[in-house]
Amino acid sequence: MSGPSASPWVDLRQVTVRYGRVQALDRVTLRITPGERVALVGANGSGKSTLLRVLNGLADASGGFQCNTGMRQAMLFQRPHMLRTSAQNNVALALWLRGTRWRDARLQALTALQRVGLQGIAAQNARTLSGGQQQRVALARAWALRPDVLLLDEPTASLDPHAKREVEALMADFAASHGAAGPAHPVTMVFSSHNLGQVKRLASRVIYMEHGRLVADLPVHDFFNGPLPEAARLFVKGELV
Ligand SMILES: Nc1ncnc2c1ncn2[C@@H]1O[C@H](COP(=O)(O)OP(=O)(O)OP(=O)(O)O)[C@@H](O)[C@H]1O
Repeated sequence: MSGPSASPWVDLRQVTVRYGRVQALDRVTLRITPGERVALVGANGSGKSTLLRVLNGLADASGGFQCNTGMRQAMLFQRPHMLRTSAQNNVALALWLRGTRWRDARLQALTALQRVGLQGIAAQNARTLSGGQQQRVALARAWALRPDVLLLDEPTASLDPHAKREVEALMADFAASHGAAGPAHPVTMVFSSHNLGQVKRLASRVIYMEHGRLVADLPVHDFFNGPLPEAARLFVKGELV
């Protein structure tokens, strides 16, 4: 794990995002260092997805934004987008788009599918797979790209308990691996979740958001055991019942 002095992957200063009259992010200041596993929690509409989109460069934001552009990123969504072709081709296409020759891309895709335990269904049309399997294909697709940073927006929210556990185990495995930069550079993971058990199991740091603001930002142990701002305390109590 990197110490606090490590140079950040990303450094946001007073970042604001507006959608018309809605202020989805409100002057967010945040620094994430390589190897951190950051969970974003908060009620619906608190700004978690918007923050992930800012981190992934997908949202128009004002304010200061510095990012180590040498670090590769991949993003997963609650419902992965699968093309109407085999699971193997879905993974291979991502590699091909990054410049890998098609033949090599197909081979690397198979290795990535093995990693998520889906080599047996590599030839199956990805759209016919279960939600849990599709999310595993999406993880394989991300894995194949060897990202240094993995961003996940409620990746297990629409899955049954069994599929949830499988995807969560793969997320833990992913977080314990390293990116293209080598073993000294563990993967940085930022994910949003309404599942506080999952947050406890996977995160090293927890950020509680409300109305587009970061209300609490603490190491995971302190978040669940120490005093919290009242809004965050009530949220945790409510989510745990
Ligand atoms: N494309 C958009 N156009 C207009 N408003 C948006 C858009 N995306 C998000 N918002 C608004 O911005 C605010 C933050 O939304 P965001 O999706 O980031 O919250 P969230 O914490 O991820 O919610 P959830 O837990 O429901 O996924 C909400 O008020 C939402 O309605």
